[in-house]
Amino acid sequence: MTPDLLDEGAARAQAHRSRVAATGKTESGGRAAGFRRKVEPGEVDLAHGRILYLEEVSVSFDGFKAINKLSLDIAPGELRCIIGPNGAGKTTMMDIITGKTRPDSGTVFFGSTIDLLRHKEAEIAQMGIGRKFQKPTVFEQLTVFENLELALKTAKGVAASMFFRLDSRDADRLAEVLRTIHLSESATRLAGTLSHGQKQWLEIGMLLMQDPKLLLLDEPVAGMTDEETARTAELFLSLKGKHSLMVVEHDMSFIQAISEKVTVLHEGSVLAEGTLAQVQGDPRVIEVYLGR
Ligand SMILES: Nc1ncnc2c1ncn2[C@@H]1O[C@H](COP(=O)(O)OP(=O)(O)OP(=O)(O)O)[C@@H](O)[C@H]1O
Repeated sequence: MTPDLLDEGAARAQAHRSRVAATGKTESGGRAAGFRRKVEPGEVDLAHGRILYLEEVSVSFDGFKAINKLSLDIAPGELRCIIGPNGAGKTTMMDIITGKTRPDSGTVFFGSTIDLLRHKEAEIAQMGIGRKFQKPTVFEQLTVFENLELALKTAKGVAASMFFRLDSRDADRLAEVLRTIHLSESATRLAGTLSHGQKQWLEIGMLLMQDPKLLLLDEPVAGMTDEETARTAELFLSLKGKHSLMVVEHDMSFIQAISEKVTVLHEGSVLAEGTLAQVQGDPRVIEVYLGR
């Protein structure tokens, strides 16, 4: 881990907090990012300023509506936090985006042109939607470096991975990801010997090796120490802009550190949206969290 990188992340976190405190406003990750740019085949079309778009999505399990006419969109480069009480539908929403669960009705688009409901889970991952589950699933018997190398091979597909040799571009990328996840000095350590927080960062690094456009992260700081949580906040702020992130978390201090726009889910729909302060002051949100 390099001190300058930590300083840079800490400075960015501080600047972000001051900006939100001063203006009380959220900011998108740059809605103009893809405007009027020619879209290459396989590229996500960001012309409408949205990387992810859900409209009126519903799914029932045995007659119970886990997701109920859910509509929301994420801008390119945005870091969106999703909160909501247990059973609000957060995991089910991620399952729908990643193709694990098919909704009964509604629309789910990646960019303006890719209808995710027409694609299988593996295809969606290949398109650039990476998902991190709550529990880290790194290969404990491999080193940190080997875990990242394996993720790169996987990203290149089965055929290419059979003849895979790390070229200088790949090596540069791997070194950059190691720096980003604060594990440069632990590259030769077995992943099994890392702390819980470091394993979480390594898994995020493995996703980054696949260069995802959108990252879905489920309770990334659960079980982390305060210091690890603070570093994870810096990490996420450094990823914002280059990637779009959707973060489901219950830890409000972590959300406070990273969030601009927060979406509150309740009974499968959006209950409120805004800055953390705005949604925390919303009587409907207070009722849902405290009123029962
Ligand atoms: N496969 C399933 N079969 C039946 N019910 C399900 C299924 N998946 C989810 N549910 C139900 O749908 C509702 C939403 O669950 P979900 O896990 O999406 O909520 P959540 O917001 O992620 O909750 P938590 O914060 O506890 O993780 C819950 O009532 C859950 O029991």
